Amino acid sequence: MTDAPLTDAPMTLRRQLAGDALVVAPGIYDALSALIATQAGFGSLYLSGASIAYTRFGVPDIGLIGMSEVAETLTAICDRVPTPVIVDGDTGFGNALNVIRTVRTFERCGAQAVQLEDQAMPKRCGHLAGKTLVPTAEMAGKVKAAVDARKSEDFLIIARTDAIAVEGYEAALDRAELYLEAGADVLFVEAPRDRVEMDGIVARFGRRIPLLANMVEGGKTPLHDAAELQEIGYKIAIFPGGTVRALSRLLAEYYGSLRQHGGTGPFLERMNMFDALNGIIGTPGYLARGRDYDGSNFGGGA
Ligand SMILES: C[C@](O)(C(=O)O)[C@H](CC(=O)O)C(=O)O
Repeated sequence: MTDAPLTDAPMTLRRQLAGDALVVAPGIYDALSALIATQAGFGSLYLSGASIAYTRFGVPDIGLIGMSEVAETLTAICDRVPTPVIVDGDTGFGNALNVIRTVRTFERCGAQAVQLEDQAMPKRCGHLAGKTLVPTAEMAGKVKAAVDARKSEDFLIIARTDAIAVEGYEAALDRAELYLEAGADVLFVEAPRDRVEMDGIVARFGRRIPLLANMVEGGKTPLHDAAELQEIGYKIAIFPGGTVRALSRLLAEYYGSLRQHGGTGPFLERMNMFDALNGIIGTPGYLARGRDYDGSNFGGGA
C-alpha cells in the first residue's frame, strides 16, 4: 500500500490492447475506489455509469445521470490516479453533436476511452428488459462523430450495441459491423446470452478489432474469469458493478452491526483502522509535501 501520491505513468490503454494479455478493468465510481483498485494492481479502470448512479444518487441505471456529473466524477479520479480510465458515456447524452461535446469533455478530463451505446432514451442497464435502440445509421454517425471529435489517437472509442435483446443476435452483429466501419477502436456487444453467442462474436470480429466482455453478476451473460475470457478471444474484460454489489452488502452489514451493538467494536476486524485508511489515501505523503513548502503549518508530522 502506498502513502505517496501515485504519479508513475502506466502504459496507455492503447498499448495495453496491443499486448498479449487480457486487459481487466474493474468498476470504479469515485477517486477512493480508483485508488484502491490501482493499489490492488489493476492497470486500467472502468468508470461505470451504473455505479455513479447507484452510489452518488441512489437511483437506477436508466439514463438519469447527466454528462457533467460523470465529467466531475471522472476529473476527481484522473486527478488522483494515473491509471487509464475507460468512462461509460452511455448514449453520448444525446445525438451526434452531444457526442462531440461528451468526447471532448471526457478526453479533457483525462479518460483514455469512452464507451458509447446505441440505446434510445430512456436508456437502461444492458441487462434490464425493455430496451429500445436508435436507428443503426444514427449510431454509426455518433461513432464517427466521436472518432472525429477526439484530439488524440490514444483516446479510444468503444462502440456498444444493445441489440441482442431488441433485434436479435444476427442483427446485433450486423450493427457492430457498421460501428466498426464507422471507426470504433473496440467493439462491445452487450449481453450475449451464452458461450455460443460469445464464441460467435469472437469468430466474426476477433481478428479485426479488440472485443470487450462485460461481466455483470446476476446479468444475462454467464460469468467467466479473465483466463476464460482470454481463451474465448476477448481483449478487455470489465467487471463494472461488482464493486458496488460488494460494497452495498458491506454497508448493510456495517450499519446493521452498528445499529445492533450501538458501537463499532464487533466490526473492527473488518475495517481499515485509522492509520490504514490514511495509508490508502496517502495522508503522510500529502503532509510531507506540505512541509516542503510550508514547514510552519505542516511541521506536526503525519
Ligand atoms: C456497463 C454498464 O453500462 C455500467 O453502467 O457499468 C452496465 C453495468 C451494470 O449495470 O452493472 C450495463 O449496462 O451493462
